[in-house]
Amino acid sequence: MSILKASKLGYYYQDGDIRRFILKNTNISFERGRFYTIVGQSGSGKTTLLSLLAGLDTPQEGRVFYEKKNIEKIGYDEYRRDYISIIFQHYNLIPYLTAVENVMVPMSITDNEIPDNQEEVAINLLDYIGVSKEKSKRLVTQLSGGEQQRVAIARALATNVDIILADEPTGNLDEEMEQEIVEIFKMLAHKHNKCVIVVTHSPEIALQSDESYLLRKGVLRKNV
Ligand SMILES: Nc1ncnc2c1ncn2[C@@H]1O[C@H](COP(=O)(O)OP(=O)(O)OP(=O)(O)O)[C@@H](O)[C@H]1O
Repeated sequence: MSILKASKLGYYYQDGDIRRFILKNTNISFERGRFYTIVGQSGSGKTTLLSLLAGLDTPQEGRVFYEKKNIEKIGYDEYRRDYISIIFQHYNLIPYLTAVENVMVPMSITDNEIPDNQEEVAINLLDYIGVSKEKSKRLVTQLSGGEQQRVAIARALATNVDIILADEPTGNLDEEMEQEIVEIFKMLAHKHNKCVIVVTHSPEIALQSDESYLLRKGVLRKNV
């Protein structure tokens, strides 16, 4: 059964009397336990689609459903806080906090059930994703790009959500680091039953996903 579904999504901006569509009549559905990629040239609408799936923006046409519930009805703030996690190209970590503290931030604001020993949970999550105990106590600015992205992934897991959305998560990393991050996404989907949706320029990453979609001038189709 699909966990996330976009139905007839349309997104445009007004240019005088003309509607310039960035996304046209977009239908797509996602399941738990699968790793998806959305590829397309620069300006094709990938980030726009991800923003709509993440409830960061509202479509002018169509709807996004989380398990058949319209996310507008859930409430965008609640949806973003308790139902999904987002990973960005530039990590978006809080620079004056340590890795552990960064992972604990969403735990402190979610309504989802989190164990009392939050620090221990955060340290274990980081360790699982490949940030050692010693490094987890450092300010995130004292970690490498690959390590910072691992912290962002651990943070995305901190609220126990089923959906992980990522926008060019390896855009800042070298090839080796990119592959390590891709392996984590595969593991989250296949071992932990997460629904992982990644926007990327990379055909190599697309090839490794379970399902890939191509956006061209706002039109989405299966990438074969
Ligand atoms: N409010 C707006 N007004 C005008 N143009 C917009 C607006 N919002 C987005 N766009 C344009 O819509 C297009 C799609 O943007 P989007 O960021 O979704 O593309 P993308 O595929 O993610 O690109 P990239 O890979 O470069 O990040 C771009 O050409 C962008 O400049």
